[in-house]
Amino acid sequence: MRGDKMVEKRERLRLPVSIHSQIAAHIVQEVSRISKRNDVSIFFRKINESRLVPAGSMLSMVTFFASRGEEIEVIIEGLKAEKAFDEFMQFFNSELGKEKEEKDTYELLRNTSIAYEKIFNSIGSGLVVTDENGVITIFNKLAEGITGISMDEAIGKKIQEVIPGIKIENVLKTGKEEMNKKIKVGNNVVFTNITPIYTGNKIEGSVIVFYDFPQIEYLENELKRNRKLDKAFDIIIGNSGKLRDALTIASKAAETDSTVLIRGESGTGKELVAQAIHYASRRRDKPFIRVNCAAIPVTLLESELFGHERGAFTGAVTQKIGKFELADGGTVFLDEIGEIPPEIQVKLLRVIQEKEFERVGGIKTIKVDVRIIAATNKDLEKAIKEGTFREDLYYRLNVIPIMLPPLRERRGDIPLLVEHFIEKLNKKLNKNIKGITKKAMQALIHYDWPGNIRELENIIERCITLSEGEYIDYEDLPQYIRNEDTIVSENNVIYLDEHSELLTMEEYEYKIIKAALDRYKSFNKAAKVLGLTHKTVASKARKFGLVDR
Ligand SMILES: Nc1ncnc2c1ncn2[C@@H]1O[C@H](COP(=O)(O)OP(=O)(O)OP(=O)(O)O)[C@@H](O)[C@H]1O
Repeated sequence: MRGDKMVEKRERLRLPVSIHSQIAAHIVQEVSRISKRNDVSIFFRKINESRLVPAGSMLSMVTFFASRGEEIEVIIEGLKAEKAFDEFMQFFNSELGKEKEEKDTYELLRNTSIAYEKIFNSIGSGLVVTDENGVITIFNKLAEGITGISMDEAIGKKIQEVIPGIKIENVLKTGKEEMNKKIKVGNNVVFTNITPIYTGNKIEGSVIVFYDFPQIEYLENELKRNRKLDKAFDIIIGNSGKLRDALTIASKAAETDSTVLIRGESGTGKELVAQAIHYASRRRDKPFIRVNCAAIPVTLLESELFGHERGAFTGAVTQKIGKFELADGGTVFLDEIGEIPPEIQVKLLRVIQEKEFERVGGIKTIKVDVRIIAATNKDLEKAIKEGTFREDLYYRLNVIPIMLPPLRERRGDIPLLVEHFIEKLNKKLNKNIKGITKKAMQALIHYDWPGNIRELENIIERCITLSEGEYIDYEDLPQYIRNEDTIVSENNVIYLDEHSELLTMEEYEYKIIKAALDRYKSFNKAAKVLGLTHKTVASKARKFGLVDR
């Protein structure tokens, strides 16, 4: 088209309407028709800019914001530029043919926005777009899932109000993107990438992409899954790196006869791991005997472990064989080893070192071949310092230490465990629950699990028993797990239980002052309720940027 035959028509025009997205769509539609009919290209140019903007492209035109009365230049290139210009002016002068074409314009706009919505929601990450003031304009489905806030609630609000942990000011100010920042959203830890949106040299807003932390953990875990463990370890569900690392050590321990000390909070699966070690070891056909050292009265524990002779003490009317003898050739699992009294600790030390002992009240030395696996959730090092646990015994037990992570440090395993327990408990309770809703799963993932896997199992059992539908729903969960309460409390009041993360005094102060001002909207009233002076509340509010200076 270019060359000596090229015709170019240029004309300055004053806009009768502002070009916002609806008008832009209308222009794009009409310009496309004129261009096609006359085989021309049509551009708009702002008077003070050199950039030519194709008037037939929606993507270009939605960012060509120009207001009513503004002068722009229309440039038409092509052999029939004059004819095309006449047609364009006809459209232009009849107010861009607004009335006549309104229906089609809406259609075009609607189709475009539906397409955008589909694209945004099909992205596998949370997506939030803001304008240059940090006001949310787009909020996709995954962002809803990660934040627990609905799109309707989020759009139109400042991002700080919706996701307080996020800082986009720097990106909006400097135009420099910020990648892979770890932030807390509600109870959830996510990674964010924040990039500026430019039109020309101007920053018009920002795009924030979230990656859900458990999702990343889950993918990492999938990779680690390939490490092959003995099938005895199949009873232990979970692919998290920390758990897999512990199980790798456990499976190595199974190849030896060394003493193992399993540490971990209550309900983290210490007994399960002890069993797996035993059944993966050469002792698998011999007994695995568990002794809960905390559950047996001290006076009976010695005879429970080592047995007693008839008449050894009042009530010892018959001879009793102890657990060490019963487990000969197999494994003794000493649970809650931290509770064992000092006099028994000495005897235990001898069993570990010499593999021999005497029954209570007996003189005959009994030789046994047992492997000892001990477990505790107690701080044994502290007990040594306090003089309640023998240091030599500690070193004898701690030959192969295994640390089991608490559930809150392997949230990526929660979906697998839930699935496992639904299957297991459906059988036990004769029910047919098919699964769990996304919202309920999110709440389980976000909860802190002081009782670990035992607590999770109990909750699933309770839900299966009580649930009337096919799926465990959010409403079936106990009140303290539904994290809406936590989200509300995070934003408005201070929520503290023994497992909450503690903040600095200043952060608490900020929350209290903000909550009081949000509620009472007056320094005087807030001060009265908080038992402070008006002056103190005002100065703190200024310090925290809660009011203009
Ligand atoms: N990884 C796991 N996969 C499947 N079930 C598990 C897992 N870990 C623990 N459980 C289940 O959770 C419950 C508690 O586990 P276990 O008794 O082994 O914990 P523990 O650490 O020994 O607890 P405690 O210190 O209170 O004795 C059991 O019902 C066990 O089957």
